[in-house]
Amino acid sequence: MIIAIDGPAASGKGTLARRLAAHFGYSHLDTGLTYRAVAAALLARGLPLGDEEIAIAVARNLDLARLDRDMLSSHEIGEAASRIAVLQGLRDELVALQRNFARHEPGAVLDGRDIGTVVCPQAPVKLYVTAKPEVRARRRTDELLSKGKDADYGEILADLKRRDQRDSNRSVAPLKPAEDAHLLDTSEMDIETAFRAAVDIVDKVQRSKAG
Ligand SMILES: Nc1ncnc2c1ncn2[C@@H]1O[C@H](COP(=O)(O)OP(=O)(O)OP(=O)(O)O)[C@@H](O)[C@H]1O
Ligand SMILES: Nc1ccn([C@@H]2O[C@H](COP(=O)(O)O)[C@@H](O)[C@H]2O)c(=O)n1
Repeated sequence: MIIAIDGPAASGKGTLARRLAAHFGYSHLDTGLTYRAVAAALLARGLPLGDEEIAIAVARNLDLARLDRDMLSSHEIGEAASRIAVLQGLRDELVALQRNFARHEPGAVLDGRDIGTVVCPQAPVKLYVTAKPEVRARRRTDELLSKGKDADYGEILADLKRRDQRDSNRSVAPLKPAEDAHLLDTSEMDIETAFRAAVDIVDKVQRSKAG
């Protein structure tokens, strides 16, 4: 069973994906980290972000088991990830890795921007998680402050909007809900309520598959 979760930046898709994976005993991949890891390697070596061949070479050396969320979480890396994510050849390379991960048994939860539309269009469960930009920016600000990091609400809101705009308007694998995705707007939901709503959706699909 594959659970595909998409949504804009800081919408809560990762939180939901981790909780669903733990609940159902599935493996989880945050595909944003694959783009971030390539971007971080390019930035660390002072390499250009627009060179597809170099980005592909870096992607070929990625080890999904070594993606470190904390090390890849900065604004700068997120912005660079969104800039390299327009490169079709790089996406092809990363999508192949992600599809391979999706074969995990008994199931896999993948979250990103194009999981339901491109990576796993056959997934029986697709969720599109969203929330108002101001709510997402407030949650991300609080998250950073709670970790003792600097966080400016205005800057974070502008960053989220800029990335959403780029991710939604690119010609390759743009951010959008799959036609058969269940929409989950969590603007007015806490984490537990969103999780329960998602579990209900997955349970319903599992029951209908069972007969
Ligand atoms: N329903 C919710 N209510 C309140 N806070 C939430 C909710 N869902 C997620 N959060 C919080 O919002 C922040 C962003 O969530 P999360 O990191 O899961 O988003 P994301 O979509 O995976 O982000 P990214 O695009 O950076 O990968 C986290 O601090 C998380 O704890
Ligand atoms: N399936 C995906 C996942 C991510 N991206 C791009 O990476 C950027 C960072 O992603 P986060 O989930 O860590 O915020 C994001 O802004 C996208 O540009 C993608 O294209 N496809």
